[in-house]
Amino acid sequence: MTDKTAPQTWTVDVQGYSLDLPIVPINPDFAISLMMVIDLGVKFGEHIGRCLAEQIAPLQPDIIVGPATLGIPVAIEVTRALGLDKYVVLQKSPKLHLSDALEYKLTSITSKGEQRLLLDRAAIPLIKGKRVVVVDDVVASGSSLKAALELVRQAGGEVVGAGVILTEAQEWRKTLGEDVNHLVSVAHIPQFAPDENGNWQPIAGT
Ligand SMILES: O=P(O)(O)OC[C@H]1O[C@H](OP(=O)(O)OP(=O)(O)O)[C@H](O)[C@@H]1O
Repeated sequence: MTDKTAPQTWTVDVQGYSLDLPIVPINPDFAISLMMVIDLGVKFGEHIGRCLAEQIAPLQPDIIVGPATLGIPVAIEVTRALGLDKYVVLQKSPKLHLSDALEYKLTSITSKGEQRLLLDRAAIPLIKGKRVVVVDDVVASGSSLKAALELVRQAGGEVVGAGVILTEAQEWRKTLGEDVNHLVSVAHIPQFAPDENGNWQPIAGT
């Protein structure tokens, strides 16, 4: 049995950047490894921006869209690496100016309860009729990315791609359906179940 005071970690190679991610239980039989992109520094941000931009540039996007919260730094860094300027954030907090926003409901793997993704109507001109790539930090169940893609389409955008730093397990394939073909990523992480000693082990096939 490992020391329960020290969290187990999972090491992932993000195209040359090795990260030791803490393994965090969701319940006694299931755990995920957690990447907090906002805690990894500006060099990592620049790195993943470049990695994703290399794959996204051939799609010739006009605009990058990222869902709050952890999709925001990804959207900024990919936008910067592509040499674009504007980007669009899909918000989760219903701020005053968002009372009339386009809306899509979702639940993600890491956040409890139902959330809403909101698209400020003032941002519609940046999306309508434009080639759009949606980015996020991680795709797991796929519901956050699906919500973002649906909102972009509601706003009249043409989704030409989607990009994440990490794909997690496989459930997102079912959720995203044909949009799986649009997805690029930098690295993959599995999900975890306890072995007979109570140590987290990757679940086969995830
Ligand atoms: O594929 P999914 O199951 O939807 O999981 C992935 C999403 O979960 C996390 O966001 P979270 O909902 O925790 O919100 P946050 O970015 O505001 O922390 C992450 O940033 C992705 O957006």
